[in-house]
Amino acid sequence: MIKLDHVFKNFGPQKNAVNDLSLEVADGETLVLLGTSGCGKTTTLRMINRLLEPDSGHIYVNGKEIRQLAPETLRRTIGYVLQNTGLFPHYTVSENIAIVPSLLQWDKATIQQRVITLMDKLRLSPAEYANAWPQQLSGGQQQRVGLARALAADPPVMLMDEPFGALDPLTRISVRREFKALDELSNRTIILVTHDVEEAFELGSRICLMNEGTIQQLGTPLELLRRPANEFVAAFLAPQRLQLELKALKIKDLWAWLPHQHSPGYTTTLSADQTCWEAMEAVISQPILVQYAQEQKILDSSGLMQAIAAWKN
Ligand SMILES: Nc1ncnc2c1ncn2[C@@H]1O[C@H](COP(=O)(O)OP(=O)(O)OP(=O)(O)O)[C@@H](O)[C@H]1O
Repeated sequence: MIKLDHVFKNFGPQKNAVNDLSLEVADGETLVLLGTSGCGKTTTLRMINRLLEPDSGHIYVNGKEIRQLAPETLRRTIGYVLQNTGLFPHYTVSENIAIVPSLLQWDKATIQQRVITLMDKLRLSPAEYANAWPQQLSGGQQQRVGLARALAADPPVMLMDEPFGALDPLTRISVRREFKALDELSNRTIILVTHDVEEAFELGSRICLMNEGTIQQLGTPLELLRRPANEFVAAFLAPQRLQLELKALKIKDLWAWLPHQHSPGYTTTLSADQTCWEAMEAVISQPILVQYAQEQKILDSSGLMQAIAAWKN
């Protein structure tokens, strides 16, 4: 779906901002570009949208070399979300969300329906907020409007540059959870930029860890933790290693080590695709039943801890 082939970008005589970058993002995948400030994440994203042109190399979206497409044609297939939302202050919330469908000349009733659907899905009551101005909304709400605007014309590709970066830590966690659960995002191809390691581990199907314009490692969260490609990767993840492991590890990865206990009266509240972190949060209040393949097991905190310890060995 998205492919970068030996891409270089240089802003001056010094080192390259993006230095021989090659990667592929599969349909429906969320790839996170992670790395320290100035490592070339935003430059990479902007080149995919043709806000910047590479010095050399090729970029393909949906099998087409993007230089062969007019920027406007390309951008119709790409939703772009920015840290500071970029909402137009003199447009109401519904007008902001409707911008791209209006440019595409959808009929008015379809646009209105799409705006209402998205506001509902993003927990923004249309009755309360459709005619509000962006500055009357909280940071988290503005971020949701920015997301709704990017999703409005149903683009197959989403580029997201630090989408939660302007939010306070608590709002950030809750908006991130909503983001993860949002069906509107589940089948889209997403490239998300962040410098927040936890965020990368929560949201990425795969993570591309960059430093000084080059890829240090590209792999699943667990691959980066279990088989770091070099010292840089190991050192980058070291401070939060345990927490990251719990966020990368799914209940199904631990299945073989979870004790067999079963008793009637429990209802399934977690899926085996959820993370150990989510399981730990859930079992604090009571044991829970989890189904995986044809089997059911009851998870409690001690069984979970033992399984994690066994997996680590
Ligand atoms: N328009 C520009 N002109 C000159 N240099 C630039 C420009 N844009 C980016 N750079 C430089 O290119 C390098 C990569 O910048 P980029 O914004 O892609 O990094 P980043 O990883 O997104 O960083 P951050 O997380 O701080 O946003 C940096 O050294 C930056 O100073």
